[in-house]
Amino acid sequence: MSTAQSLLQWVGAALLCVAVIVVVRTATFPSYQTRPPPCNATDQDFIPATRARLDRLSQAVTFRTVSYEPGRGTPEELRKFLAFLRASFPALHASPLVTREVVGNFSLLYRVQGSDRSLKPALLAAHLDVVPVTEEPGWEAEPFSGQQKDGFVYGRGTIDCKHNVLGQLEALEFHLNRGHRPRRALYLAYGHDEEVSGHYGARKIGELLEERGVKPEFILDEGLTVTKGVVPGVGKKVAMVAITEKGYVTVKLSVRVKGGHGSMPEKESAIGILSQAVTNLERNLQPNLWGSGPERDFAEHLATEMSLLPRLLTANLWLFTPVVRWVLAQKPSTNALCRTTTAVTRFNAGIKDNVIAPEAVAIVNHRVHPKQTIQEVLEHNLKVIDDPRVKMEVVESLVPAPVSPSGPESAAYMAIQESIQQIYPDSLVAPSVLMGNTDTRHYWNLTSAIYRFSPNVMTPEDLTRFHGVNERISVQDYERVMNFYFHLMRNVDKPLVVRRHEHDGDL
Ligand SMILES: CCCCCCCC/C=C\CCCCCCCC(=O)N[C@@H](CC(N)=O)C(=O)O
Ligand SMILES: [Zn+2]
Ligand SMILES: [Zn+2]
Repeated sequence: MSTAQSLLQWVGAALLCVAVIVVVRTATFPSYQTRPPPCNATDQDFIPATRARLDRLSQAVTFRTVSYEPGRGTPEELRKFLAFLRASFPALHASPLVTREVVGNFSLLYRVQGSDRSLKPALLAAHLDVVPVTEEPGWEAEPFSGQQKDGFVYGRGTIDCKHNVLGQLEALEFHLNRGHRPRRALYLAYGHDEEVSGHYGARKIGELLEERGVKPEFILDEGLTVTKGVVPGVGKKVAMVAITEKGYVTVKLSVRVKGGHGSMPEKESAIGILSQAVTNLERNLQPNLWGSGPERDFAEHLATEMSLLPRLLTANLWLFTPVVRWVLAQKPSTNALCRTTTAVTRFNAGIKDNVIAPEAVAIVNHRVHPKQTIQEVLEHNLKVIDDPRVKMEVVESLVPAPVSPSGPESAAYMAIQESIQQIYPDSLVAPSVLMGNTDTRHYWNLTSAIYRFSPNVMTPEDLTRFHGVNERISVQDYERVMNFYFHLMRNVDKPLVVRRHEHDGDL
């Protein structure tokens, strides 16, 4: 036998081995999906989306509680919104069990007293402010009308996240009206400037709770949602519970040149030099790190539920990680899980048509992958810009959030998962990474169990409604939101026990 023939035989044998491993792993990959526990709720335990409840959500949208910049919001609208909330939930506000505090002038902190002091409190969070409405045309209803149309409530805040504020308050009001006396204390924390980083709202709430020595069992804030048709290869609904958040670093790039008369330009302008730098950043993205951080768990939790090809890839990440990386990088929503993203959000230069701009400035907003450091992000930028005329300064930064426990070893995570499955019995639940930030950044010192999840459904078509045009929620979803919080309040109103992994007892 020639050397070439024997080499060929070896290669063939190796390929066969790999194929066998791939097939065996695909067939035997463990399922992480648990069946929803039976829900003992009766008809009387259901909060229907009545006209009054829908109207309250609609009215909430009419308050233009817009945050523009840190410290620059809409105080009068916030004041009116706070008064509206107080008037809309009379049982809760009159209850001797509930205390209400206004923190940082406009943020709200409610505490519902629990009868069992041995139980650590739960904390549900959301925010009162919204992002501005851009000039973009295409709204099918006026953005601050709260108009109800074709089974939807339209307007800013309907999915980010007045639905969570109102949904939580409706659930608590319903609970108290039925004479419920909670065992576990419950906090509701509503910041008023989350959309601009929560420096005057959630930060103050976090400091206050820390001062008071409050150590919640868990915190649940807005976050990822139930998705339909968003996760590649999975047909069922997927509820994505974020167990961490990407970090961020915002950098300012600037170029200074000599100004002068537009009729006698130098070879290169500040605008041209900066444009090149920005183009270099967009053409040479930060490295694709998919699979090296907590986003890998997300895929592995869903592997057994995927159609054949994605299942085969996900069950064999030891071999196919590069393929999965390439596939996920193709769409903005999945690319966000792959890497530190690079968004050029501002570009300013020039003052007059015939004056050479002496300075050009760009702002670049990076969302940092959990496995990358801010230093590494900056080094990458400097390397690809490769031009000493471009000055780079860090405007603001935040490291990726600590990763909260998930799975059967975390009782709080399981209580959230069970509540999701009671409302969405046909859904899969998986831990994930939030690509944006929430007010929980100010709560890191309070507990290590921080989750981010909003209980409404998003389809691929809905993704651009978030901070975009035609933000809306369906009546059915809003009903699910209220009932999710109601179920969660019931499910956590007892000692939470860690369930040992099923196989542990086999030993
Ligand atoms: C495998 C597919 C993954 C795609 C999942 C898409 C699911 C979409 C669901 C919700 C979108 C969530 C977007 C995150 C927003 C976080 C909140 C936010 O906007 N925060 C601001 C302000 C701040 N606090 O810093 C932000 O700029 O991050
Ligand atoms: Zn939000
Ligand atoms: Zn937002």
